[in-house]
Amino acid sequence: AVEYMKKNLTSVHPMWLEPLEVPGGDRQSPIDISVRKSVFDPNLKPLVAQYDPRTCQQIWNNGYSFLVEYDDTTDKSTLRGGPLEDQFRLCQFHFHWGENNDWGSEHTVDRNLYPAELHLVHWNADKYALFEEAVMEENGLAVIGVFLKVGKTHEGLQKLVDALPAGSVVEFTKFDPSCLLPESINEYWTYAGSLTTPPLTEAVTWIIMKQPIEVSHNQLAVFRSLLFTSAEEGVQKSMVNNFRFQQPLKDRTIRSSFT
Ligand SMILES: Cc1cc(C)cc(S(N)(=O)=O)c1
Ligand SMILES: [Zn+2]
Repeated sequence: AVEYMKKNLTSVHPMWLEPLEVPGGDRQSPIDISVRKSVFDPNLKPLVAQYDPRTCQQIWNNGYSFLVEYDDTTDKSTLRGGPLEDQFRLCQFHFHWGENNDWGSEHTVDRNLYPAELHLVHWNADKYALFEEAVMEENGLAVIGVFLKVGKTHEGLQKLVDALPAGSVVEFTKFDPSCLLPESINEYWTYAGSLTTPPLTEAVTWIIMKQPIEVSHNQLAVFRSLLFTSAEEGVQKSMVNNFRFQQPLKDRTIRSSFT
């Protein structure tokens, strides 16, 4: 089946051309997480995510995903612990998905694809004053990746689904993103990587949750009803396959917080 998907995937054109040069190039994301190649690190601490729903501000379509943005001018919604030395502030979350349930995630686990992947983006507020600074620094960002699989309806996600399609900026408040985390947030893989969309800067400590969350087929179908281009710009293309192809691991080690 994977061969079938790979063949099929070659017919899927990424929504932006892979630049010939990427910054650095030896720690690009996403990657395949080979479970047997990952190394258990007993020194990894528990992850502490403390999110205040009052910092949720708006939802909008940035052309290749929809982002839910948070007020990151204070330390109200933070992430620390796990592989992180500093305290990071939540600034936004978004998703990547496919045109069907066979693919859509950016990371894979032993080459297994999920239909979608959530990214919760945080920046290092101990070291930098603004996200825009942190995004250029190698310890600047921490992104939690959560796989989505098709199953029962996700009650928490429904509030977000009902707010779509967010054309331009739509007010969206009091959403607690911890409802999108799996029960066991202390079973994760972590590695040094990059943004998976331009500017592809190698600033990200990735924390990929082992346990996926379940969402319904219909909830994913709403993601696929979104549009890449806003209607007035001519042809309407449905927003699907907004994921980057896997990048070489090079000489990186993937650590796991669990055996
Ligand atoms: C649009 C976007 C912005 C940011 C900061 C990070 C990402 S990703 N996919 O690397 O998590 C995407
Ligand atoms: Zn992303």
